[in-house]
Amino acid sequence: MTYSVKEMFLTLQGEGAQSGRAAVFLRFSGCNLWTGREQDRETAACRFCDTDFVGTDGVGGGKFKTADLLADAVLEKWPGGGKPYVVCTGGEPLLQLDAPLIDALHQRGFEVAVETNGSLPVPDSIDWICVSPKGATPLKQTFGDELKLVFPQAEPEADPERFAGLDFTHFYLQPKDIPSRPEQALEHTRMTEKYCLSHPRWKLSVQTHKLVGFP
Ligand SMILES: C[S@@+](CC[C@H](N)C(=O)[O-])C[C@H]1O[C@@H](n2cnc3c(N)ncnc32)[C@H](O)[C@@H]1O
Ligand SMILES: Nc1nc2[nH]cc(C(=O)O)c2c(=O)[nH]1
Ligand code: SF4
Ligand SMILES: [Mg+2]
Repeated sequence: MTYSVKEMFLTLQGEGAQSGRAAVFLRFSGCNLWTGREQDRETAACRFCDTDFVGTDGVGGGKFKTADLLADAVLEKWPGGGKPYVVCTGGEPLLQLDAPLIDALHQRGFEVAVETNGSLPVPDSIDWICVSPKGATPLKQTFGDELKLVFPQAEPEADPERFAGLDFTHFYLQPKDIPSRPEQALEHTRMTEKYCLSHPRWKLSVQTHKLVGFP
């Protein structure tokens, strides 16, 4: 199958339990909860996305005809040493990330992580599962390593307590960023702090890459 990749770059994981770890970010094009076009945002199932995942025109982006070709391109971004780590994101990576690509990344020594909205099941061979449920969208992936909920969300279905009993190792709340409204984003961080203080199962996930200015 041909994989459509928006961009690919080496950076530090900025969010959640693996925060601070060097990783190749493999950002797939396209999402099942938003077209990525601003004119569709208000009617989308997911309306607060902070990411451009449209097309294949980013740094390291393009169309890759086979799993081996894409895995070779990911390996080229790894500096050498340590345990090679790739974070598959998007867009919604599970529209494209399949067992042959995971196998090809494993063959090159990678530990493979996914950032998913949880609306599609994760292939068994993935090493690290981060699920970030969205509004009223039904959750198909109910176990994993971390559940990282953007907070607050408008829909009652996205109340943190609806997820607190699921089979995850870590439970994070990540303040909803609104790049055009920094004072509102700060208010979301305050609300998240307050929620974590009164519901200690939940930990705060700060998007550290945005603070420090790396991709
Ligand atoms: C851009 S998404 C791509 C992966 C997948 N589609 C998902 O939603 O999990 C990567 C992460 O960024 C989070 N995210 C997206 N927009 C955000 C925002 N405005 N503020 C905070 N986190 C956000 C998502 O919830 C997810 O955990
Ligand atoms: N540094 C960094 N960490 C991240 N963690 C999740 C990201 C994403 O967009 O999926 C992301 C990202 O875009 N950059
Ligand atoms: S599901 Fe993920 S990629 Fe899709 S619009 Fe929402 S945050 Fe963005
Ligand atoms: Mg991001």
